[in-house]
Amino acid sequence: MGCGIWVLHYMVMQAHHHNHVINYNIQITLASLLIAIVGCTLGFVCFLFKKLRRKHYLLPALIFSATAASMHYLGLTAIINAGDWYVSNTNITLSLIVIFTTSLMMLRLTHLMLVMTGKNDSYANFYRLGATLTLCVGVAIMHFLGSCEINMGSMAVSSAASSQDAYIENSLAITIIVLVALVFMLAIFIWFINFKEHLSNELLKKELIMKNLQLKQMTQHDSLTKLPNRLYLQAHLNTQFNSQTEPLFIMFVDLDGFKRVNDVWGHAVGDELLVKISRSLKSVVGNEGFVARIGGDEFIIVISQKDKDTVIQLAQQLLATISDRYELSATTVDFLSASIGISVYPEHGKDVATLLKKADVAMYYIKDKGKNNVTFYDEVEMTLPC
Ligand SMILES: Nc1nc2c(ncn2[C@@H]2O[C@H](COP(=O)(O)OP(=O)(O)OP(=O)(O)O)[C@@H](O)[C@H]2O)c(=O)[nH]1
Repeated sequence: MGCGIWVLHYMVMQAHHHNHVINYNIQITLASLLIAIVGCTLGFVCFLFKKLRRKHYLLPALIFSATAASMHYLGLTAIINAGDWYVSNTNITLSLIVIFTTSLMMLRLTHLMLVMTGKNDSYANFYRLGATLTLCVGVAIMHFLGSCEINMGSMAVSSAASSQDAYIENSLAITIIVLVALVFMLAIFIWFINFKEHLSNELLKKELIMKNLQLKQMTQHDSLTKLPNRLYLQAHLNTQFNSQTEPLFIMFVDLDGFKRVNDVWGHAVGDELLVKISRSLKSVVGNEGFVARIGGDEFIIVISQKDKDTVIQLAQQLLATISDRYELSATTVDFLSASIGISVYPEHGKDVATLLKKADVAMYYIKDKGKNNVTFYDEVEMTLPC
């Protein structure tokens, strides 16, 4: 950055006095370059060391403006053939105010750029450009204010001096060109590395998000039917409990006679049937409830409902659907039924384990009583031994 400001200063100098050949004392010029590098490094170390708090812009801004001003005014004394020159106190003061204000603005924009990097890279780039432009404009204005009264016209150049000056000027021009080229090459190189790193980071980030989503899907869903699994069900019920205002009905659905399908036609056909049944259950429940598969031929359906009769109707509808004919690749299944046990939150319990256990007890009661039916836990409870 120090090199950049320095180069900018000398380019502006040449542009400002484009109709004169300006020769510089090389030692003073290099001293101004050293000041630019050391000052900018110090300024940034101070800025970053202070952990980016707004009140801490003051010291780095002072360092930056002092650096730019010393570089500028030292640069003026380096002009060999400047003739009579004079800069008024008003202009010096104004130039100092300008460079201090623009340094503050540049630091604020750099701060914003650092805050936005990684969060929103387009904004970060916008602030980065803003900080660079602000500083360039500041240096340029300071230069014009601080050198507008230099009278290059009154230069008295002897021929002997002019050949030596020409030599100095050439060496200086080459130095400047090499430095400019180096600064630009370095800037482009750093930008390229950053851009590549940014691109690969973005790709990695997207890949990571996708993999996380896939992983979440895999850990929370049943791979065969794609229905939520026991883990997802537990999380779902826990969130439901926190926001529940009306009773939650937990239906434990276990297929009757499913083993026969596996035994007679094989597991692949059994899988096909499980997928079809899962779709049927989902289509009956629709958006009214939540369907999960927690094991082999066991499903849990969660319904939020005030009215018990509506739940019984839904359970009957489920039984009818499960008893449908299933056209499978190897056979047709028309002997399936299901046993359904229901527990109610908060009546039968306030935690997932208790409610699932009670729905399971009710479901087994139906199995014992001949299957293909539905009952609530409280109806079973009375028959249980004390
Ligand atoms: N095809 C297939 N079968 C499974 C899967 N998971 C478990 N099973 C089988 O499902 C059957 C479930 O057993 P049960 O519930 O006792 O069988 P059932 O014939 O329905 O018995 P009841 O419930 O008493 O009517 C077992 O044979 C398991 O091997 C699976 O993912 N795919």
